[in-house]
Amino acid sequence: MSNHHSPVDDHQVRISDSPEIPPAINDNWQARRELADALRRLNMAMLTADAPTGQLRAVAAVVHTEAARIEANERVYGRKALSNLYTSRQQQNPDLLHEMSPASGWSNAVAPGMHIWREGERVHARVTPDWSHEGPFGHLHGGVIALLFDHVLSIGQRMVGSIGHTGTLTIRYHRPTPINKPLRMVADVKRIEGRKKFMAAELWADNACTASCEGIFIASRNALPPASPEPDKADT
Ligand SMILES: CCCCCCCCCC(=O)SCCNC(=O)CCNC(=O)[C@H](O)C(C)(C)COP(=O)(O)OP(=O)(O)OC[C@H]1O[C@@H](n2cnc3c(N)ncnc32)[C@H](O)[C@@H]1OP(=O)(O)O
Repeated sequence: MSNHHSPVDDHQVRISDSPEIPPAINDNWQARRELADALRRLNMAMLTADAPTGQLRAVAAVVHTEAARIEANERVYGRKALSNLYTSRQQQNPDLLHEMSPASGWSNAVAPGMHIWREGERVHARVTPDWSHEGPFGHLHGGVIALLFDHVLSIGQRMVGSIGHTGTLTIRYHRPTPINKPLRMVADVKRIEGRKKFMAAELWADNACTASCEGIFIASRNALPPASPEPDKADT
């Protein structure tokens, strides 16, 4: 699997085998997770507090000042460049997708912070969207649901090889999905035809399936066929 070079083919992506979020790879990434948590808190406070205008402007000024401090460091844009930087420094590479993804990244403040893990032939996910993800009053935005499905299915592909591009997602929204409570997802591979993986997933709140999804993912022409039933262990 080491000679995969397609744009979305990343042999470093692993599927956790634990429902618990793994610790950050080092203290620097732990600090990024802490900053992402602080930013999520700030966003939630801003969206939900009946705050005076002057207070909001004062906080904005402070945040801009603090952002400038971090911006003054060397900038590295994107997972690929960051991965190359770690390699050039001979440092251990964190599982960057799980830190930086807009769906699951624990170090990405815009991500709802989903955790995905494998049990047998299925992947499971846990996520608690909040008021910042509201679509219909008090419920989850359908586009965020599509994001969650796309991501859990994308990662689920690693059970049977490499990650291909999303070709088609078909989502059925059965009922409104609540926010501010833990949601569960489950996904599996239905069949593989050539470069196409046919996947399916469900989103659950309490005991109700609120949405289900079918996805077709297209492997790169250069991708090797699955080398092992457990590629996440075989090539990392
Ligand atoms: C490092 C990993 C990190 C991953 C992070 C998470 C990623 C999350 C997933 C994504 O968000 S990916 C981004 C969203 N998707 C895209 O931007 C894909 C844009 N579309 C494309 O790049 C191409 O259209 C695509 C790669 C999907 C297909 O192009 P190809 O030139 O490889 O396909 P080709 O035309 O050779 O068709 C191959 C087969 O797939 C079928 N096919 C092609 N496009 C399809 C499509 N869109 N949906 C369903 N089937 C499709 C096509 O009919 C054919 O079937 P048959 O083999 O049976 O003839």
